[in-house]
Amino acid sequence: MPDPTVNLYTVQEIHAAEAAAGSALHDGTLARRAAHAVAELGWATWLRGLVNPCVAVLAGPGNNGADALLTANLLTTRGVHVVLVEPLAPGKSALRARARSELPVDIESHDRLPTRRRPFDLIIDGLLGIGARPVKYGPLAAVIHQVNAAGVPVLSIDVPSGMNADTGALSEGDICIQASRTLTLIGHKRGLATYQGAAAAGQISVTSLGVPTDATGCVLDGTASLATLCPREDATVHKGRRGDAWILGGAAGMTGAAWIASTGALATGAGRVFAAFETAASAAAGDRSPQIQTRTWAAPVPERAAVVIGCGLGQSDDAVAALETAVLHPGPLLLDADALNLLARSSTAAAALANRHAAAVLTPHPLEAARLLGVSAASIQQDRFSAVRALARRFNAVVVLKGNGSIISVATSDSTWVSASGHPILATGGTGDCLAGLIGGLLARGLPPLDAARLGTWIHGRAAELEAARLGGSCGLDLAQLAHSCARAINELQRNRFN
Ligand SMILES: NC(=O)C1=CN([C@@H]2O[C@H](COP(=O)(O)OP(=O)(O)OC[C@H]3O[C@@H](n4cnc5c(N)ncnc54)[C@H](OP(=O)(O)O)[C@@H]3O)[C@@H](O)[C@H]2O)[C@@H](O)CC1
Ligand SMILES: [K+]
Repeated sequence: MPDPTVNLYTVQEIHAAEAAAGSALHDGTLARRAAHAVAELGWATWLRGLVNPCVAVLAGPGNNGADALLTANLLTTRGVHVVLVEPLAPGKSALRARARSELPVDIESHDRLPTRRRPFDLIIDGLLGIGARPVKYGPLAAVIHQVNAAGVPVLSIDVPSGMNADTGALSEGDICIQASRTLTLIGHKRGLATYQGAAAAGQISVTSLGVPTDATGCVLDGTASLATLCPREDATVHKGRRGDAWILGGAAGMTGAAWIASTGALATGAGRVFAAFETAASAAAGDRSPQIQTRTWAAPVPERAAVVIGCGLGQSDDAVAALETAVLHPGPLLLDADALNLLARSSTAAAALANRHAAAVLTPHPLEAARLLGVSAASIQQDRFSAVRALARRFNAVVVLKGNGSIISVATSDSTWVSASGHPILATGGTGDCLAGLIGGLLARGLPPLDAARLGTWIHGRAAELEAARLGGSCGLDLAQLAHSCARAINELQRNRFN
């Protein structure tokens, strides 16, 4: 059976794979295979059955442009009316020159997207591929603006033009194509799995072009790679075996965060969930679930409980003391929210984390990550892969860098995992608390820190997708419903694995 793992590649790794395969192939073979795949996808998805379909093919100066021109040729042979858009003079690519010469001499060509009475049925984007430098101004930028405003389906070849295929980030003022679909060549690219790259690529398909690729240190986490991490249990299971989750947070005025995290922990089927608040009065307040037992920060924590500290913890001296005690906890540990902000200031807590036997899990969003590394949030986002690895090493931890395409890393290796699930519906307060509790619940159930982080992150994103589908969009998320959907997502994964 083929390995279902989806590896994510850097541009350098793609070039190496191409170089290894290329010597055995005639010049231009891969570009022709690419064009066949693009033409077939475009035809099957948008053009089949249309009367006199009309397609704009954007062809840049390099080999991405060559792919586009070869695609144009194939579409014309299927009776599609093709309009070329060539904003720049051709570069040095001999392949592009040859592909251009194979097109009919009278083919319609413009340097901008022309206005038409009948809109194009499809735009094929072959302006720039993995050889792109950032685009800010000039003729390329002008065409990209036109395309993004056109309201027409866009199929990008290899990557949405202008996007950095390694980082998935644009610098301030840079632009790229916003695609409906991207057909990426040889292997999936790291930069299309996270942040702005994932947003710009639309639905992604991969075509290998027959080029063999090795496994990399970066995996796209989906059901195939995660099913094996699901906890397996028999019918004799009882709550003692399913572990305790201990949620430590909920200072006065911020009790909601601890309740939400506790609900996330409950969704994992953890045996018992405790919410420990700053005071007994805080514990008594709020919209509590009868399934959650309450404690205060002063209560002793069972040695084997999984501790989640930070949700609504606050920044008081007592919060610092609670954190400095928690990092000495011998059982599993997760730090979120205020615990991360305090960690950035407490060398005692940082030193204790570095010396922990079992790695703690840290779940920062980009701003928390920035505080921990002493840089700006923008610089974290410019290279999320490097940032998450730096954090994991600095704190001897498993780190989940949250955001579109959350990335997970671990101190002991350079590998990274990118979660394939998620939805903008999560962009609201409290969803991070739910994730912290969810991963904490999986730690309580005995999963190793890295597995709990990967599984919890994917389940949380999958639950968001389920909620968005139920609500028909990205407004109106109810966190109790999100926790229910987390439970459904775990059950679904478990069913798929064990039934
Ligand atoms: N590798 C493979 O295995 C295979 C690769 N294939 C295809 O080749 C693609 C890679 O082709 P590529 O290397 O020619 O790079 P590409 O992205 O076309 O751009 C380079 C050109 O654009 C220019 N340019 C760049 N940025 C610019 C800017 N901001 N503004 C203006 N100009 C800019 C740049 O100019 P220069 O930097 O030289 O001045 C140069 O002329 C790849 O994505 C895939 O589609 C497949 O056919 C089969 C197998
Ligand atoms: K492209």
